[in-house]
Formats: sequence, C-alpha cells, structure tokens
Amino acid sequence: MLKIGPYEFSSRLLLGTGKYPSLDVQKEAVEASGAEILTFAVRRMNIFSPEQPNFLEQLDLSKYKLLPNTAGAKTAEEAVRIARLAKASGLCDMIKVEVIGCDKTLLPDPIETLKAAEMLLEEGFIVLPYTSDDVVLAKRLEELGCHAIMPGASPIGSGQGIINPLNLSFIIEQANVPVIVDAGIGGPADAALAMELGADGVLLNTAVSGAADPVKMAKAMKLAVEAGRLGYEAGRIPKKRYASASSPMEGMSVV
Ligand SMILES: CC(=O)[C@@H](O)[C@H](O)COP(=O)(O)O
Repeated sequence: MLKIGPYEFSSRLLLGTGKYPSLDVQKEAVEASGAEILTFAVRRMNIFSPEQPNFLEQLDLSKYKLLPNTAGAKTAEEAVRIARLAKASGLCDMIKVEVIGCDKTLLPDPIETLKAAEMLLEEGFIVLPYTSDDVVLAKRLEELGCHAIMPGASPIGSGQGIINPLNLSFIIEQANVPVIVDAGIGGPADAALAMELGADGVLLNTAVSGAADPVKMAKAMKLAVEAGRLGYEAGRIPKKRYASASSPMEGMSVV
C-alpha cells in the first residue's frame, strides 16, 4: 500500500487530468490507469460552482482522491492562497505544492516551495511538494513535515524521462516519507525505472494525455508501475563488468 498522511492507496500511479483530447478519453484513460489519486490545477476549477469542476465532470469522483495542485503560483503566498481555495471548496485536504521559478523550464523555485510547504503544514494541510531532484532540499522538505516528496524526473511535459537517476536514488534512500517521481515521464520504461529505483509512486500527465492512444498508454503505465515495483521488491541482480555463465559449470568434464 502507498500511505500518504492518513490515506492509503493500492495504486502507485498518480495521474494528471489535463490536456486530454476530450473528457471521454480522459475518463477512459483514468479508468485504464487504475489510478486512485488524480491531480488537477486549482486554477482550472469553476469556483462559482465548486461542487463539480467541469473538467472532472465525466468522472465518478467518489472513486478517487483528488490532489489539487497550485500550478500557476510563482510565490509561496500565491501557492498558499490557491491551496486555501481548494480546501474551502471541500475537495480534499491534500495539496500538491507547485511553485514555478522559471517560465521556460517550469522548474520549481526551491526557496518559495520550502516557504509554501512550511505555511501550509502550519495550516494543517497534507503537503506534497513538487521539487527538483536536489537531495538536500528533499531532506529539508521532509524535516519540515511534508507528507511525501515529489522530485521531478525532468521538466514538466518534456517527456525526457529520468535525467538524474543517481540523485533520485539518493533522495529515495534517505527518505522516511513516500517519494513520488513527478513530471517528465515520457514512456512506460521511465515509469518502471522510477519504481525499480525504489520510488513509492509515479505522477504523470503528458505521457498519457499526449499519447496517440491515451487509453492504451494509461494501461501501459499501470503495468509499468506495477512491474517496476515488483522488480524493486524482488531485488535486481548487481551489474557486473564481465560475463558469468548462466548455466552451472559444475559436473562438466572438459574434453
Ligand atoms: C499534472 C501535473 O501536476 C503536472 O504538473 C505534473 O508535474 C506532470 O508532469 P508531466 O506532464 O510531465 O507528466
């Protein structure tokens, strides 16, 4: 089980809800993914009828835990305002903190992210910050009390996959809260690698919503996350420089 704060999930794949070709495709892809946590930008909510944000209207929301995110925020104060809005609408007390520090790379602002996380934790939110793959920052966020850490694999929407597996593995190794690899996943192999590295989950959006067949890709991501997790639990063999025969040599006579 993936445990985040007081909540438990059997799926380790978290899915974004943006940029699908249609709401019907979004619904089918969400179902095919098996995801139980769906993230969305609060700025897309219809705040005048918050009981049913229209971009989620096809989904049976009783089946999912919603993870609003603060996309669009560039300062801690903006992120906190957005998070309060999400909480006031009654959707969920979890918040994915996303404070962007650079418009071109969409990489997170570490200082504002840390400030926002601190303020939101004080207000009683379940806080999941989107962060860079900086090992020390990840530790600082955990020490603040964040309920999960979400380091990026590579820039949002880039599909470049895991650029720095070493840093991710350091973050995973030292974390005592779930580590969810977020952003930049391009294909199932990237998701499987994240899980094989020991990540507790993977959050992705563009790889599914932008695929030629989003529903099929959602299924592929589900299987990749499951396979990666199984592989991690099974314990992969260490890499060696030279060959070693796969068949036992004992008992063979050399002629
Ligand atoms: C949906 C969401 O929260 C994104 O901001 C997230 O970071 C996913 O990134 P990709 O679209 O690269 O998967």
